[in-house]
Amino acid sequence: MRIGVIGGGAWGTALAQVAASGGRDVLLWAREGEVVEAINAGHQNPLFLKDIPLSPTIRATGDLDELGTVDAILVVAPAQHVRSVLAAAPIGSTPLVLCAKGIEAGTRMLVGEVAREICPDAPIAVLSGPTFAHEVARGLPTAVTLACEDEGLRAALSERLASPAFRPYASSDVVGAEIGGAVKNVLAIACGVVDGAGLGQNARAALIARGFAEMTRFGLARGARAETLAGLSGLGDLVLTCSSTASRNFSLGVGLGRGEAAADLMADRRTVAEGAFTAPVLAEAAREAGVDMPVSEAVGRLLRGEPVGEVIGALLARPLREEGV
Ligand SMILES: NC(=O)C1=CN([C@@H]2O[C@H](COP(=O)(O)OP(=O)(O)OC[C@H]3O[C@@H](n4cnc5c(N)ncnc54)[C@H](O)[C@@H]3O)[C@@H](O)[C@H]2O)C=CC1
Ligand SMILES: O=C(CO)COP(=O)(O)O
Repeated sequence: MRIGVIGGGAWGTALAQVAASGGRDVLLWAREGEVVEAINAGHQNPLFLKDIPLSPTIRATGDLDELGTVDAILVVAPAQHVRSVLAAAPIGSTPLVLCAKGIEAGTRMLVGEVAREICPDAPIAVLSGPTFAHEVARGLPTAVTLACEDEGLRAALSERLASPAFRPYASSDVVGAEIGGAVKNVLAIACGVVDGAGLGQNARAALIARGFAEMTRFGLARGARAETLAGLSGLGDLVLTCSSTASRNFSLGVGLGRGEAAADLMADRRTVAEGAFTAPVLAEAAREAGVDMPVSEAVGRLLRGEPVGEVIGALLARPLREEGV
């Protein structure tokens, strides 16, 4: 199975490295000419994944049409750009493995729904989990959820991507795998706020637990299975990104918690903090589904520029309630 990758950011590059293990050929499409050149000439991606030597069997291209020859494509563009890159690529019936974590603004569609609309003949899988790109690219042990309704394709993709350091766990719950990854980014911003505002570790643990409850409420309302949300792509990724400044979402939250303006924190960023785009659309989708998501709502208010003290005060002043989902 010859693998193509759409997206030469940190995660696309790390996944190309995974797919190239054992010296297999991989074709990576990158939007930036300098990334294409650096990968082909020097086997590195200094823009998005500095100081990590890449496999020489990864070849980069700036021409999406070249992906017409591969057997499966890992789609690793940011969620808000998946629609435009898929529309421009020769997908046909080539299987797509969706690796972006987010919900499309405007349509409120999960990335899988976008892919089905643009590429109706392409089988869909989702790869998601606790996966800092720089660790994966260095070959450190990592486990992911690989979700696909077609059992045969799921097994073939798992086998193709697996190595002792990269363990896909199979699932048929595509929606569940997507929702975990999209919602955890918003909750990671919230945990960063706790850190930046100096609210302590009890508060962070409380946010992870109550955040997981709201992820579960939303997921169940959208047809996800509870065990998927409690697995690698939900709780696993939530724990990772709510605990480390290596998370771009967590780091954005730290700035917000210190009282810095969202616009300043987002200006001139080359890398993506998906939660900032997901938070407003998640709040809309939750209201539409009749699901209460107070932590995600609070993140949306902070991103709109409301003062951090007021937003935290309002969250803590909510009526007491029963625990549970
Ligand atoms: N970095 C990580 O550790 C992980 C990232 N992800 C997810 O992977 C997805 C991609 O993130 P990264 O690779 O980290 O990106 P990145 O932050 O390293 O780089 C930004 C990416 O956005 C692309 N981009 C910017 N404007 C674009 C446009 N108009 N059209 C198409 N592409 C555009 C750039 O070419 C580049 O590939 C995101 O959904 C992210 O949540 C998932 C797991 C781990
Ligand atoms: O999704 C990720 C790890 O699983 C990366 O997290 P950030 O996008 O917050 O850096």
